[in-house]
Amino acid sequence: MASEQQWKIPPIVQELAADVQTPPSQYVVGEQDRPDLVGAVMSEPIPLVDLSRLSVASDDPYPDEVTKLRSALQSWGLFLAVGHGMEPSFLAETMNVTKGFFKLPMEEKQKYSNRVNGREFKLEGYGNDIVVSENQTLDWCDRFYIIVEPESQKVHSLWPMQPPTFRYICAFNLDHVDLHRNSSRTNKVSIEAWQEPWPPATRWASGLAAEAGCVLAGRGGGGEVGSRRRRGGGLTTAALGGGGELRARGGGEEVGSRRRSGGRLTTTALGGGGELWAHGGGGEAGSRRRPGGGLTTTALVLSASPLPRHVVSLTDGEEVGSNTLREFTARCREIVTLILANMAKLVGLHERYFVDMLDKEGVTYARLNYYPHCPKPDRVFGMKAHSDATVITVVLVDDTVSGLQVQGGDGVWYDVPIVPNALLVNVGDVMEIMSNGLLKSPVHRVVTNLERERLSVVMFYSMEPEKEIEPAPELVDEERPRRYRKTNTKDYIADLFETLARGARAIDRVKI
Ligand SMILES: O=C(O)CCC(=O)C(=O)O
Ligand SMILES: [Fe+2]
Repeated sequence: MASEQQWKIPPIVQELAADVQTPPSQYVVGEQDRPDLVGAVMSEPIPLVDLSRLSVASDDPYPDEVTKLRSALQSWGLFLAVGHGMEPSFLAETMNVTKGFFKLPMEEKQKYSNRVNGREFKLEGYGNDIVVSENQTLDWCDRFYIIVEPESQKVHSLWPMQPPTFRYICAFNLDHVDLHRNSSRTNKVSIEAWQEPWPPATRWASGLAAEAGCVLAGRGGGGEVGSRRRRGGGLTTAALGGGGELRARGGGEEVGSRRRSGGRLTTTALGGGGELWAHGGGGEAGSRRRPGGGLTTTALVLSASPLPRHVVSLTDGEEVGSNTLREFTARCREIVTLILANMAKLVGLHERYFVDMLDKEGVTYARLNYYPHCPKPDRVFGMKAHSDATVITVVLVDDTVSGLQVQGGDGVWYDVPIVPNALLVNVGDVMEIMSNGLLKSPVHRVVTNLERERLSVVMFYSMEPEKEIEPAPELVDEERPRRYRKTNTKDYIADLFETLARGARAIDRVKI
């Protein structure tokens, strides 16, 4: 009967927090397990690793940085990454969009619910984590979980339409458009666009993925150019693969541009009636809007160099998701590739070992966490102690409220310090297994705050579901025998939530 199963459908914590002075018993942890709200202070703080000083070259120009990385991973299994190339304003925007989502009316958020027919849980979507047993202690946290990579796995209908900067609306995939009639190359072009709520007829073009040689030209249709209705101004950012080129003209005037390694990142402000030209040099391109920025187009003209031109009319398309989260995904992917290469080198593997394990079919999940304020923070957890079932995890943590704690080798819980604009990177269980225990997946947890809410944006990097997980043969020998049994991602995650609910660790099941 429905009432007997009531425990399976806990309330949204945000609503609970607005309502109660005492957390319901399902959230309250046993006395012996209660959190210390203030964790111990690390005697050796977690090193800040400057990613711009890490390289994959065999003779590292900054050996000290590699030493810091090694020391952080050995002591804590995590580190704080700086020099990641993401601007503070972009990180703030990512956080704001996340917050904006959780602040939407419940009715709007429920459109993305992770419940099927209001009852059964699915992994993706908005709500609570799955409740598998009546005795499970629940976390004081709401979350939104979504696949962000690869493109083929994305569930477009789950990508929020609000807040406005959170999504694209239209995607146009023009596979094998014959852009290069005079060349033997086949091109795959995709243009993404989104529609602003204002004015309704305006179409926005945001980016393109083009194989070498494609040219995208977007033209302001004579109307206003610029987002958020700022007159005479717009700003678009497109990241193009190596050799790419973006040119924009605002009412005859080029307003600004800058470059980035591994291609070009050009930022251009357009005035009314502006024109955008982007030339994909072989890589993916993406773009995002900034406050007061945007590029409006009423028509896109695709052309090879020289002609013919193809006019694409942006009148239909499918929802494809978030603008900001998409860019965050792309930027995180860049740093993850660099970090994984360095981790592989640190344990004596070929630099592509872990990168190849993730390969194209690897799935990246974003988990947006919202921890409302809690009337009794000393009795509940925002998130119970766990380690991540990933290869690697990247976290954008709230820089206004602390709460994340990591367990040291001594069993003591330490506060992970807040370092504004740094990203937290931690080893996951799969990496621990593949490295035959040389790299350890840290146990961590989140405590809540009496007065303040807290947010985090977590990127989980996972291997393709069928792929086997086992220690790299190069890291197994007589001195260091195999420490973990073979498993695969699908099986590993299958009963993860049940394991978590029991307060156990999935990795213990495969330890030899
Ligand atoms: O909120 C945080 O800082 C960390 C969250 C976390 O550990 C997770 O989502 O796995
Ligand atoms: Fe975690």
